[in-house]
Amino acid sequence: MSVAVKICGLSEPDTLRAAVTGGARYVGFVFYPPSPRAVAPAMAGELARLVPTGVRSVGLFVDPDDAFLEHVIGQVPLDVIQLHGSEDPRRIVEIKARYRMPVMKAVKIGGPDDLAAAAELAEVADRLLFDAKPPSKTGALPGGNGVAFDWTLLAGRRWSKPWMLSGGLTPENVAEAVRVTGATEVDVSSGVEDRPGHKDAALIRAFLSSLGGL
Ligand SMILES: O=C(O)c1ccccc1NCC(=O)[C@H](O)[C@H](O)COP(=O)(O)O
Repeated sequence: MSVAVKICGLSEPDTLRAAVTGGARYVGFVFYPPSPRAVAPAMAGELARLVPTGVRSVGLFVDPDDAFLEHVIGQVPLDVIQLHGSEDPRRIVEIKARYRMPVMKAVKIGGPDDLAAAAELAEVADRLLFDAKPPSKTGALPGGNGVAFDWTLLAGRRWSKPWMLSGGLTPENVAEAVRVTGATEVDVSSGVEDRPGHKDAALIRAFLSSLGGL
């Protein structure tokens, strides 16, 4: 079973190239200004045009309004819209209908009770991304916090849509995370950075090669 990898929060050509040449199947661009990984749409458009066929460009949004979605999608050739805010099923359906693009909805897991929402979201979203619930400390982002959740919560579970494991993954722990959860797709941001918002090509390569044997 090969595990597909999404490297999220890319903002520079050299680390984008490291992700793509290392075998990443998805590259993520963050369109959430408070994030240290936020990239301007014009820059993201240039980066997305470097992405080869077969690798999907994911645009990451947090409770975006239509004007912002139009602003970004008009400049960036995206394959997937990732919604990482409090978007409800109605808003997901609306965005899917308006932009005719697959939607991946983040489900934030703090405990077993949070899984119930996943089943409902899976009815309307095209894919799910399971991430850790943000820490309660002030200034925590909606995602990209480098925090893992209890992977055993996903062990043995089946979902009606494709899903991705995320949250606190690193080159050192990702193989174990895949073993415990059975994930066939994983996503990482902090774990391949040498400082917040700064991707490290060597860490990207290490993360990708740590899954090489799976
Ligand atoms: O990455 C961000 O800065 C970010 C900001 C706001 C909302 C979502 C964000 N990232 C979403 C992702 O898909 C991250 O890759 C995911 O949360 C995992 O992040 P990490 O735990 O740092 O690997």
